[in-house]
Amino acid sequence: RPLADGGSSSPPTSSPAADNGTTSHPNGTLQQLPQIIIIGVRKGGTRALIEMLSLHSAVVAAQNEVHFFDWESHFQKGLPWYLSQMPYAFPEQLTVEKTPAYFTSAKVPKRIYQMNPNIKLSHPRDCVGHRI
Ligand SMILES: Nc1ncnc2c1ncn2[C@@H]1O[C@H](COP(=O)(O)OS(=O)(=O)O)[C@@H](OP(=O)(O)O)[C@H]1O
Repeated sequence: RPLADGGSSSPPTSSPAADNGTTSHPNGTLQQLPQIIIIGVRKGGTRALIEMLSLHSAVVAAQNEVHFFDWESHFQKGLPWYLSQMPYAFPEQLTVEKTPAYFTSAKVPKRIYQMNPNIKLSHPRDCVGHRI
């Protein structure tokens, strides 16, 4: 999995934990960088989406919004920190996180692309009507 390769959009990578994008646990589970990110939009039903996805046995979801790519204080901690925020999963499972604020930050697309240009992004298309 490609990782950030330097430049102002790249976080520091001081720990070896993110060298292959995973860190393992003795029971066979491991923390993986997400293969899927729900990027927005706020009040678009993103919590409902991630909770429905996590009902599937092939999916493990981060419990909290990580705000890695949009908050400088988090991004500067680097990919090892981002990885540490991910849930433990079996290798065949997919890891997903949701931070709807990613959709409104101009820095985010390049940063996500540098981490993994093949990542799947999810964006609930039809915002629920109760806010209109
Ligand atoms: N299917 C469906 N139909 C109508 N409304 C729905 C649906 N799913 C989620 N919701 C409402 O969406 C609001 C939460 O959206 P998000 O999870 O994206 O919120 S957040 O941006 O992460 O804060 C939240 O609304 P509020 O309670 O008014 O905030 C949910 O009640």
